[in-house]
Amino acid sequence: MLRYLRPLFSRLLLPLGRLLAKLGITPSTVTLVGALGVVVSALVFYPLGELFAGSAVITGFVLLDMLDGAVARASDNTTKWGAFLDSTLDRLSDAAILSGLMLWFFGGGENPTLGYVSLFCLVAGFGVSYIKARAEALGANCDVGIAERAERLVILLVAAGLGGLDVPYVLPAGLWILALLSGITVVQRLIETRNRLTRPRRTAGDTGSV
Ligand SMILES: CCCCCCCC/C=C\CCCCCCCC(=O)OC[C@H](COP(=O)(O)O[C@@H]1[C@H](O)[C@H](OP(=O)(O)O)[C@@H](O)[C@H](O)[C@H]1O)OC(=O)CCCCCCC/C=C\CCCCCCCC
Ligand SMILES: Nc1ccn([C@@H]2O[C@H](COP(=O)(O)O)[C@@H](O)[C@H]2O)c(=O)n1
Ligand SMILES: [Mg+2]
Ligand SMILES: [Mg+2]
Repeated sequence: MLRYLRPLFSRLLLPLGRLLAKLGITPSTVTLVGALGVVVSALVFYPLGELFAGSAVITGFVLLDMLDGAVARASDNTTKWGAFLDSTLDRLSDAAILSGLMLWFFGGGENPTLGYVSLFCLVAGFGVSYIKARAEALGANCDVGIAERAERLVILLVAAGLGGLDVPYVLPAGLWILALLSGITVVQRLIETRNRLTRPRRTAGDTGSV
């Protein structure tokens, strides 16, 4: 769903991307700073129960994920290695966010049930991304799913942020919804990949390499 906002964000971020490129900042520097910022802030703020501050700081760093591509495009420096680094660090960032929450729920937050729900979200989120990566490696396009990364992050960060402000029910509801949507997305991507790999006629986006 949020993928439809992507062209708009790309256009809005292009001037900033141009400026950073002019200053000699490389796309991979933006990628690395964003990922490092997310990992450190998630593993510092969340385990301490600072859910609002954590969500606010993480949001700032996670938005750099949209800026690295803008810098790459502005400097005509779009590379396969950059795309690989970006996707790989996305996984580490997502793992850190959900691990930070788990540390809180199994520790001072004293809510092991939500700890296990967070663990499920982490595993299902990895499943969502892995299925797409493996499908693409086999030549099948798998750009589907109700909860792609942007949706998962918005649900998680808003739920944790509002939970940190003591708004009742939002955090557990957000985590359970995230678990459900992530599970549905795994199934959607499995079905899409199966259809694309078993149908004789290839469809748009498929490359056919095995
Ligand atoms: C009360 C508070 C209300 C706050 C309301 C907030 C509403 C927010 C509404 C919109 C803002 C978000 C717009 C996001 C638009 C994103 C567009 C997009 O598609 O971005 C994708 C991009 C990077 O994509 P990549 O191609 O680089 O990454 C791919 C991805 O990793 C794939 O993963 P998969 O989907 O498969 O799991 C990989 O498969 C693929 O390989 C890989 O290339 O950007 C992002 O992914 C990052 C998006 C970040 C969006 C987070 C924004 C956070 C917004 C709100 C949080 C608010 C929290 C506030 C805290 C305080 C709350 C009280
Ligand atoms: N270090 C990087 C990061 C990204 N890219 C290119 O941008 C695309 C992703 O852009 P987003 O803004 O949507 O994250 C990625 O697929 C690469 O083409 C890059 O070259 N180097
Ligand atoms: Mg990016
Ligand atoms: Mg990224």
